[in-house]
Amino acid sequence: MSGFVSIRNLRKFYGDFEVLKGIDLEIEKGEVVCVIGPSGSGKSTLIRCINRLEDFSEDSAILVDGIHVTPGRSLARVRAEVGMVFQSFNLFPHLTVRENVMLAPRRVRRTPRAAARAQADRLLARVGIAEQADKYPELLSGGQQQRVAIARALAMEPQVLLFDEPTSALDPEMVGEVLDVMRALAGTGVTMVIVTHEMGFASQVADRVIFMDGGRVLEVGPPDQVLGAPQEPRTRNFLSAVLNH
Ligand SMILES: Nc1ncnc2c1ncn2[C@@H]1O[C@H](COP(=O)(O)OP(=O)(O)OP(=O)(O)O)[C@@H](O)[C@H]1O
Repeated sequence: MSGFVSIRNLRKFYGDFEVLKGIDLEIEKGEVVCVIGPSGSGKSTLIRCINRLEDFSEDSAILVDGIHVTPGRSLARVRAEVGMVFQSFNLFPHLTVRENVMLAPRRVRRTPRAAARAQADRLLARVGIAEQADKYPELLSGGQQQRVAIARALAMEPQVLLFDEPTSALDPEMVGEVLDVMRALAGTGVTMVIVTHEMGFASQVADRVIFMDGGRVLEVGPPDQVLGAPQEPRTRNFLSAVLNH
């Protein structure tokens, strides 16, 4: 059976270096999947392929909601359904917080200004920063900026949200507030694929955890299986290294 996000024989090269070595993965609608693994294992590259921020081999296929993620017209349809949150927030510095959230609905959807503004304010309230709406991003803390980035992604009402190490650039005291917002999103129907080093979060929130190593998926299953009783020696080594860190 094919999932809402269907990844088939995903291969990618940087020059001669094969960074993804044939990944097969089916992700169900509304599922929360956490991707873990050592640095350089290909986690970010995998999720960046899902909305084709990265090209991949011609013999590979990714489908989102039945739409092939290929260059051309279908890519715009896919990108309208897939939101992304980056490690480094990537907010537009010359726009206020509210304008950041309004931008895509205004430009892509042609949402009338008043409606886009009302939606932005609703989303900013949902991520707990309604009072920051008129500020510019540089005046916000990292945790607040990342919550704006999540609100901005939600403004397009995505079916799928990709998170690329969303808390890795944050000071430790701000990690919790961002994870809380993500925790509240899980189970609301949006499909979430999260590259993370936060094992506690993954074990609480993920429906499935994927362990990647060397461009392959070595282990996949519910958190109590992959994190609690890993089968592969490399998964065990990785977990003991990060948990004893
Ligand atoms: N643009 C690029 N050109 C060449 N090699 C790249 C490029 N981007 C990534 N790589 C290499 O591909 C491999 C996988 O990178 P990727 O960022 O997907 O790993 P990752 O598992 O997300 O690692 P991390 O946890 O450190 O972010 C790494 O060896 C990296 O050096």
